[in-house]
Amino acid sequence: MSFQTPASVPPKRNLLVPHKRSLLPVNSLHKQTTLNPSATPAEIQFRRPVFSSVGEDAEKKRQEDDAQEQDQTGISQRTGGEEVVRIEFDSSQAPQPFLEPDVLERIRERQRQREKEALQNTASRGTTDAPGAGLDTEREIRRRAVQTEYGRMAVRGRMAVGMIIQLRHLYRLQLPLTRFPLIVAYSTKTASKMPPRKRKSPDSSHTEASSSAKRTNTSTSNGQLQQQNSQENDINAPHHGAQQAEDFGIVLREFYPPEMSNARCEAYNNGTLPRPIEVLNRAYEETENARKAISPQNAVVHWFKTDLRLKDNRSLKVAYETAKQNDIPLICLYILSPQDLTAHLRSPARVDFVLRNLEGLKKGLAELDIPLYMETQEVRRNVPGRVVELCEQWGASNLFANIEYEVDELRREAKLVKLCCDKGISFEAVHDTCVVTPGALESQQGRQYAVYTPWYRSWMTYLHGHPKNLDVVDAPGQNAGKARTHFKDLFDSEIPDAPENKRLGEEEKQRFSKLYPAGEDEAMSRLDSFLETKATDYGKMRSMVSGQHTSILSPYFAAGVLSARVAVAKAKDANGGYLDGKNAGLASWISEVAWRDFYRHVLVHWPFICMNKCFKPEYTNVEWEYDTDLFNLWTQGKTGFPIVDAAMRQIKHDAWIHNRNRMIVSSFLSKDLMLDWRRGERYFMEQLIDGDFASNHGGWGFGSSTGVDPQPYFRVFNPLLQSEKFDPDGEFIRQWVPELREIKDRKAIHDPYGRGAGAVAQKAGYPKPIVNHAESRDRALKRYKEGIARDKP
Ligand SMILES: Cc1cc2nc3c(=O)[nH]c(=O)nc-3n(C[C@H](O)[C@H](O)[C@H](O)COP(=O)(O)OP(=O)(O)OC[C@H]3O[C@@H](n4cnc5c(N)ncnc54)[C@H](O)[C@@H]3O)c2cc1C
Repeated sequence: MSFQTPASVPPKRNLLVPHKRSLLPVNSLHKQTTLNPSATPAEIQFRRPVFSSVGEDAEKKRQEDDAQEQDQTGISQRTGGEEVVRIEFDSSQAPQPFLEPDVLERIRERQRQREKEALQNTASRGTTDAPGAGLDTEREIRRRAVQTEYGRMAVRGRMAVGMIIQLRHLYRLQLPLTRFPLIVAYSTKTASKMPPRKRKSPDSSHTEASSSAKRTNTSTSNGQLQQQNSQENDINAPHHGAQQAEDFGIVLREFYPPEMSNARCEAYNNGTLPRPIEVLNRAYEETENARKAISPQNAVVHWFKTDLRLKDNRSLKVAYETAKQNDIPLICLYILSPQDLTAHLRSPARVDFVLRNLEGLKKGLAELDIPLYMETQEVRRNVPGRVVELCEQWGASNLFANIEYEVDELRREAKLVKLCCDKGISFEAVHDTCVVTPGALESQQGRQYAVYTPWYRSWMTYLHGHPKNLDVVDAPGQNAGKARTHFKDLFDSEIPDAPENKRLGEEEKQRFSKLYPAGEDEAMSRLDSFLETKATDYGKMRSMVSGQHTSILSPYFAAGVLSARVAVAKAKDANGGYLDGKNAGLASWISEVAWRDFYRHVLVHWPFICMNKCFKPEYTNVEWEYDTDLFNLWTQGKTGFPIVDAAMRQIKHDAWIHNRNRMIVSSFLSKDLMLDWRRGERYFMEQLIDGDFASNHGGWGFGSSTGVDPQPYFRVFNPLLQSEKFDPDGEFIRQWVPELREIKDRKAIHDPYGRGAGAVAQKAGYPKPIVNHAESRDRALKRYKEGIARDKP
């Protein structure tokens, strides 16, 4: 493995040029102690990935991939024939994605092309702000056309011509000519009576579940529907279901606009609206020269967000090296914004976990003479301004942070780049959280993958080709400069209090501290112990819900206490240097950690999923139920489906549940109860200690069949079969549903009322099933089918 040494080393201040290939002044950094001193220092590339539009081809590709039905937990295993890649560490490595120049150039070229096309589209439509701007796909044009009389005539004309062509074909096949006039008459009649697309009224046959939903579902007249349709072509108008989404607590209007139309999602896909990552890239491009001209002053700042660790923290490492090079102190910063916590649905358990980790972080940094300054900023809009203010106060002209890929965060960072630049501060956002940086992988057609299996193959190939991506950077060393003298007060900074709406009770605090002790050392020892004792059986056991067969490292990944790189690198080591193949359990675990990357890649490319839409926007047209009583039964674990109830009770108690159970309960909410799955998505975020937008949304997309991976809507989880398969003895159910503990029969426990244990269950106060699974399934299939068809021309 060899790495190019830069042909020419740029001047020292060229340390951080983010969006063009640029170089760290490697010479000055080589003196670091390296874990592998023999490793050749690599060329450092700062690059921000550029994304290409996907459009309709992706849909086609997705449908093709749908053929390979894939269980989210069951990726196909490839074995043998893999090159063994040795991990090399070099602490002088820049914390950046490592992309081949030709890949980079290809991506850039597509970006230029895309921008050109977007510009042309805009010019031909007048202004992007005009209603309907961006609706240039054939489908949208056809949809609009049928709204006018001329359009309808044209469509009917086309249908008639199509029919004649088909009939000519039939004629050639020697179908009896007598049928010809009949068919023409039928088709003409049908075409002339073609009704406007209609939203079906609630299914009256399913009275049990939909009674109160009927009260909330608005009935719509044809006129209203036409208005809805034209509204939905307007990228600035809300979706027709926006009010319901707001009333049901899905869209938090305190912070966000009403749910957007599906056309607006399409505008992100076709480049009419820029993706937030593109906005950030542009901010970097526009400020490049100005930032380059900035030289370090009195201090360097690293801003901690969801990267609460010292080891393998790329932004922290560059910040430290910059400070050290210039012999000035490094200051660390953490800002808690209660508004952000509410807007981003952070659970009290996760807030508490973050605060506990800050304690350890503060201590660890202080041992290195690095202060960690922490404060609370109530209003989230003020955070960027406050960061700039603090940098000015400290005389810091270099600010670093790892990139968070959620929409609000990318937009905030884009704003901050400019804000900083205006004040003579260079702000550098670093790719860190993924093993492979979003945007680095693309299909042969140059598109972002929407299906896990081909994406995973590409992820694996990429890592084989770029083993340095698994290089782990070490923790910072002793602080340079005189931090203890110049910034003495900052060492006394207190851990912020949890805001009132995120505060835990004393018993809960103790419970979570026991279940998930804070700190990098804890994360590392959990990882080591899992790799030593459980990982080799992971492939076979990972879906079993009783006992512990998974790592339970998700809280540590979510808060950034453990880096995914470290986890994968260590698992690879444990697997004798293999990333895939060899031990099926270890390879399978690596592939699960890859899911985390996958969902982040998806988020960056389809940012509207972070705005209360789903990957397949047409699925927001499905007629959901908005029944609060049903929703509450689900959250309380009182649905009468033992496996569902056990899982929902565990989530309340542990703020964590097993992946299999997450799939079961999400499918149950969206398909058996037909409740709008986004409310479940929110509930999970507000409960889970590992609540992480990309993974949670991805999981819910899978459970409700509205997401990226092919889990077709007609594959409905049967809670009873799932229960029997993954909790065969009912141990998990007995643990969490005390009412059923007396049922010793391993069959009856899964369905007490249906298998002869009803009397015991009833006596103990366990409810009967609130829905009939077979009926619910039929209703779901019908609703999904109708909803998806609604948008079709
Ligand atoms: C409806 C639903 C909601 C989910 N919400 C979240 C969430 O908010 N936060 C979260 O981290 N995970 C979420 N997941 C994914 C998965 O359930 C958890 O990551 C996993 O259960 C965590 O347990 P573990 O650490 O023991 O995982 P292990 O099985 O030990 O896996 C190791 C790590 O790989 C990653 N991982 C494993 N499976 C997945 C997956 N399917 N998707 C993404 N990453 C995965 C996680 O980081 C996990 O810690 C969700 C899944 C579903 C179906």
